[in-house]
Order: sequence, then C-alpha cells, then structure tokens
Amino acid sequence: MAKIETIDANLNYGEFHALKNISMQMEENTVTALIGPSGCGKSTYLRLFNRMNDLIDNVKISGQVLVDGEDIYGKNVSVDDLRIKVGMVFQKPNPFPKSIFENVAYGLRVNGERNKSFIEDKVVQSLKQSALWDEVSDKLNKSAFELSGGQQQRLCIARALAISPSVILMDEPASALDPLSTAKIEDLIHELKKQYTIVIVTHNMQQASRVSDYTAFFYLGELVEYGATVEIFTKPKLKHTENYITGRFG
Ligand SMILES: Nc1ncnc2c1ncn2[C@@H]1O[C@H](COP(=O)(O)OP(=O)(O)OP(=O)(O)O)[C@@H](O)[C@H]1O
Repeated sequence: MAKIETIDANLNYGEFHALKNISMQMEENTVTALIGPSGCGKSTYLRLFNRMNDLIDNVKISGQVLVDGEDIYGKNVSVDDLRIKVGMVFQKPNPFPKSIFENVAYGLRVNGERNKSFIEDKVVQSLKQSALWDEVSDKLNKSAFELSGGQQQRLCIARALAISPSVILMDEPASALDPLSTAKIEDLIHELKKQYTIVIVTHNMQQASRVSDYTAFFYLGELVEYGATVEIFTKPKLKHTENYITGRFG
C-alpha cells in the first residue's frame, strides 16, 4: 500500500482551479520532490496532505487523499491526529519565541505529555536526529532566536520530529539558507528518509536531483510527469519536462 495517495484530487480557490485531477502514489521511506514553475500548485498539493488548505476561505476539494490507506478528508478524521502523523517544515525557519528546549518540547506539551523524563529524552533524540544536538547541547535554555538561520531550520525539523510523525512535508526548506546550511538540510533529508516519508517542494533542480527518489513535475495545476528522479532528470518522457528541468522556462 502507498504511504500517500491522491486519486483525482482537485482543488479550487473560489473560481480558480488550482489542482486538476491529480492522481499520484508515494511509497513509504522515499523522498518525493514536487517541481514546477511558480504558481503551478506545488504548495497547494503539499498542503492537501495535512489539510492546511482547510484554513483558507473558499477552498473546495474533491477526489481522495489517502494516508496509510485512510481518506484524510473523511468524516471521522481528527485533523489534530492527522497533523501529528503528518508534520510540516516551512520555507522560512519559524521557531517560537521560546528556548531551544521548549521549541522542541512544544508539540509534546500541547498534546498533553506531562512526563518530564519522556519529554527530555524526546527533545534530545529529536535534536540528534535533526543533526543539531552537537551545536546546542550546552545552551538548551537559550532563546531559539540566538541560533543562525540554518540552525533554526534544523530546530524546526526537530520540533516536527518530536511528536513522532511518519510523514514530513517540506515546503522549500532550504530556500532561505546559505549553501552550507542547505547542504546540511539535504544530508539530513537523506538520513530522515530511513524512518520517514518525505515530500519536498523545491525550486532548485539540483536539490531535487540530489535529495529525491521520485520527482513530480507540475504545470498550471496539472501533474505533467511523475517518475523516478533519475529518469525524470536523464530521460524525461515529455519535451515539456525536459524544457523545464534544463531551465528553458520557469
Ligand atoms: N489562498 C489562496 N487564495 C487564492 N489563490 C491562491 C491561494 N493560494 C494559492 N493560490 C493560487 O493557486 C495557484 C497555486 O499556488 P501554489 O502556492 O500552490 O503554487 P506553487 O507552485 O507552490 O508556487 P510557488 O513556487 O511560487 O510557491 C497560484 O496561481 C496561486 O496564486
């Protein structure tokens, strides 16, 4: 069974048809990159998987979005539970105005966790998993704002990991970072896919080819081509895809 699947997914912002009949399957423990020119629907598609589009007025969604085989738009689905299972990391690092420790502990506390040693263990584990531990272990009580942008983004990844998701959505997670921090995030994605299923939106073709197993090319709300990243980048089936990945437009 696919970890994530959409069947004829459509999304309208009012009159505007932003996603058109998108059918796609993503396997567990893989990284899927969503690529395409600005405004083609990549972020909208990503946000289907944790129901972030629900927060926007006038959105109409049809078709099915399945996570672990369950229709996440079904009547009995708890959006809170869904967002525990499907974590998200945004383009700009967005730590809370709290200490490094409390940023990572936040989701656990919100979910009612009271066991102090469990929280401590989880915070340490998440910071190690996000490759930040060595840089912050001696200043856990300092403000998260004292970290560099790249460190803040790894902190946000740690925050997402702390509540034990199985899917991580990343919307251009490195676009605000310098090359060194970007390389760290890319290394991290490689590590994380052993345990998580990752879907990443990126404008950076090199990044898509470096980090992903599968690539989906979107254009004007449609899924143009989807396949193994090596195939998409070395012998795409469609001229349209080739033109995009070789930088002829977009
Ligand atoms: N809240 C909204 N209300 C109305 N239209 C929206 C909204 N969000 C996005 N859109 C429109 O839907 C289309 C797809 O937007 P989306 O952000 O998903 O594209 P994208 O491919 O992620 O773009 P980018 O690469 O620039 O982030 C765009 O035409 C955008 O203007």
